[in-house]
Amino acid sequence: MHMDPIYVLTGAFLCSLWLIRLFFKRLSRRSIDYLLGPPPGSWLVGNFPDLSRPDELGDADFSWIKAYGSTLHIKHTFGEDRLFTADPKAIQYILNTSGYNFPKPPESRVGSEMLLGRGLVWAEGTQHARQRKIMNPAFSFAALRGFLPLFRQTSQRAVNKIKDDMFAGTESKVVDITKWLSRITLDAIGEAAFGYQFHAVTKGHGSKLAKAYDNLLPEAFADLSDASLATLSVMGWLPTFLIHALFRLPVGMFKPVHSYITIAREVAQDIVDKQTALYLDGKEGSKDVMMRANLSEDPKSKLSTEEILPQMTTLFLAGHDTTAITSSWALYHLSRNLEYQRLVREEIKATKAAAAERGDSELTIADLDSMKYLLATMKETLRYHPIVPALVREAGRDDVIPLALPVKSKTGETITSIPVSKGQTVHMSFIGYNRLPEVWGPDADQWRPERFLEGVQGSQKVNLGVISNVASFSSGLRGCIGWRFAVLEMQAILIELLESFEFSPPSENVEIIMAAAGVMTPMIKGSKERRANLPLTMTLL
Ligand code: HEM
Repeated sequence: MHMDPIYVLTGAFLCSLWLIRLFFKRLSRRSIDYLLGPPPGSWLVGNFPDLSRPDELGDADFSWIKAYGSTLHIKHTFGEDRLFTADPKAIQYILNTSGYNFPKPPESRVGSEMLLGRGLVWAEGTQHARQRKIMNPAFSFAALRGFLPLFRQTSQRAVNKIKDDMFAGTESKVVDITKWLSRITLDAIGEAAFGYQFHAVTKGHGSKLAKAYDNLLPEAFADLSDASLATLSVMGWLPTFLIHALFRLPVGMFKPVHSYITIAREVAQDIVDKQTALYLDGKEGSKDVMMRANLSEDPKSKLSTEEILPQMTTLFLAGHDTTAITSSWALYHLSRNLEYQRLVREEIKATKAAAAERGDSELTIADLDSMKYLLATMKETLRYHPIVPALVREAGRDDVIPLALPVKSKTGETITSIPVSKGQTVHMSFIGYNRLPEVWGPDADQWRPERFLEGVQGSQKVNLGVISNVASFSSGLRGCIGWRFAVLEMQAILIELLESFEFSPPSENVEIIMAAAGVMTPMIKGSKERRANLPLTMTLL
């Protein structure tokens, strides 16, 4: 293709102007250079590789916090200054107190737009508030109560399928449990949110959308190549139209994302068409809250078709591997803590026996809430494994961020708050916060669910997050809308699995690491395979 040099020159000139403007804008911000921090790897990418391509997630966070305190100064691309914080009050201020005043940076919004569409994860300000209000009823207590039998049935189906497929003539088997959990959660979100059958448990990744999801995040984001790392690192310097163009390239990490989103949109459109036809025929079908919002006559509560498709792709992705991987981590720890696993199993038996005695075939939400050993397992797993280990936000105005844990400056002064200029980027380390000894006690770096039974031992208590001060579901106006759904689903899955199988480590010596693969994913150390993998020995009970 021939392109007139005048267009190329004009394009290059405009991009240079953009970069110069951005450079000076960033230079004119209030300095945070007085804060301590790690030396950058290079001026070009700063500390970005430490966070985005670590040997194991948390390596950088834990060592920096130990060396410099819970709030520090890191470098990003072209020497950009970033504030890094794991401080409870700072995170609470950004996510809760300041409302929408710390929006997502433009490059992260474009990323969510390209992966999920213009749905809830992408929206900001009043648009976000409106979408969230329309979606909230789908996650109400009444809606969740209705999902419990579905979670149980899907998990039960998986238990039967695992027994049929893997346990013919054997009592014990090493199984990659992440694969099964991913199938269970895909079936559950498809049916719970949209009445859509993926049949992932019974037919594996047979349907085209299930196939597109299979290994999507590790394939795109695990073990980033130098080219992908460089591309991600410069995104904050590019005008949004260029970021859009980059995401459309069918190469490298964009390739799997690109083919997935095309399929996800097709399937979402198909579901909308079928449900709408059923509704217009006066049949069931459109009982789902979002479908009804699509058909509403009231403009305040109406989700247009352009708005509903992104909500579907958002819920498919946000509500699937998140719970599968967190449940995998729970089983990982239970397999290494057999005595605690026994306590959970006893609790399951006792709760089911009590429900049967009162004539109930299904456990209720109150039953699940009463299972203290299981609930402590979930909370401790969420604390120890925040699958979204950090979130990045940008100050929407000049502001002052308060600290609960003062830090020392380079000159030895005590810093109790950080003034920041509009546009300052802040990296909130959930993985760092979730392991602070000041919050969780001296044994914060151990997986020990008993801490939630005894009462957490740390000296600092700031209300943060949506469950027991754990930050893993984020917090505030944009905290995870599906957190209750997730906790109930994970409890229901663990109940069915633990009732049928005992989990223990596999006999061969495999070391599991928390790999950076879009989300914190279990992988075998040293394996060349970029895929979630958690082999556990399952023994029939
Ligand atoms: C263990 C499971 C889960 C974890 C750890 C988790 C974590 C998170 C986090 C950290 C955020 C904030 C993201 C951001 O601000 O960019 C978030 C948002 C969100 N999550 Fe979850 N999530 C989980 C399960 C679910 C489930 C099951 C659903 C749906 C059924 C869901 C739907 C969403 C949605 C729609 C948002 C965007 C909320 C908003 O911006 O208002 N999540 N989640």
